[in-house]
Amino acid sequence: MDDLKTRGLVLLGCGKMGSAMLKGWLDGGLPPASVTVLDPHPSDWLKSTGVHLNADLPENPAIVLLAVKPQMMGDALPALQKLGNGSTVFLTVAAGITIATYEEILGAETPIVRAMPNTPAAVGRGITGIVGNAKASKVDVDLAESLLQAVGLVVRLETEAQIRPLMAISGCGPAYVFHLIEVMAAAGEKAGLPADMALQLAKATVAGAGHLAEVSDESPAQLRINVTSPGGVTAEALRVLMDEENGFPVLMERAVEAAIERDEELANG
Ligand SMILES: NC(=O)C1=CN([C@@H]2O[C@H](COP(=O)(O)OP(=O)(O)OC[C@H]3O[C@@H](n4cnc5c(N)ncnc54)[C@H](OP(=O)(O)O)[C@@H]3O)[C@@H](O)[C@H]2O)C=CC1
Ligand SMILES: O=C(O)[C@@H]1CCC=N1
Repeated sequence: MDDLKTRGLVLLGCGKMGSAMLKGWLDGGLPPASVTVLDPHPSDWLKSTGVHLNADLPENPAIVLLAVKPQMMGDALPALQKLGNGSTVFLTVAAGITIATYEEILGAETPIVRAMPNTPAAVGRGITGIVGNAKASKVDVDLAESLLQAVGLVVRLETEAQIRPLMAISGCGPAYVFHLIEVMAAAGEKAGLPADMALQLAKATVAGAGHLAEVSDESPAQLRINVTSPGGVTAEALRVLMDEENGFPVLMERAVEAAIERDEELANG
């Protein structure tokens, strides 16, 4: 991390994901003076951080983090080509774009780490999958890992192909959970609760159940059974949600398949 402070970090694209991670690192003590951000429309928050904004690039940054949309990568990357084939590690969080594509643009000698984080990184509770290319040394991948560990957990993938299903679960997953909160609150309101109370109940229930699932020795299946009193009310709700034709399992499988299909499209340009 000292190397990072001295040589600097360049962040290309500071939208939802880039700012979630940057916030975690600045909160964790990374000096703003070590960070250069390139983004055409910097937010007020970004302007307030004290990082170098749309300034000249450092000579030999330790890390360049690529956090623009996959569709923008072709336009954005050439500005960084001069840092390719050197000791700068390119860490990318973009969905779809393969390591081979980065190697084509930046040079085959460029150390590249492909990562798939998620937005709970903004509160230090993210989870990120990472995989390096042949040029990424153990030190390079360790550096990327320690940077990402500052905003949550990190899992190392065995193959690049694993990043696609990981993306569809943990990368997109926060959106599935936020939607669950939305629909639980809406159903509570429809059933007679005031809207703000229904939302409070839904948020606290998802957060509490998530925490319990994480810290408990019991499996999620057992924790579900613990709620389901025989002949009680949860059993009736679960009969609907666990329906083999229309319930959560089928819906989740279809949602994950749809995310994977879109990732394939993005990969093929
Ligand atoms: N959001 C998420 O939960 C996750 C996102 N990702 C990945 O993170 C990446 C960013 O996604 P997300 O943060 O949601 O998208 P956003 O659109 O919020 O962020 C992208 C940022 O890049 C800026 N930008 C556009 N063109 C350039 C350029 N040429 N140079 C520098 N910056 C530019 C955009 O500015 P402007 O808006 O003004 O165009 C915007 O601020 C994507 O590749 C996505 O696949 C990965 C995991 C999770
Ligand atoms: O929706 C997207 O494309 C990005 C990648 C994973 C989560 N958000």
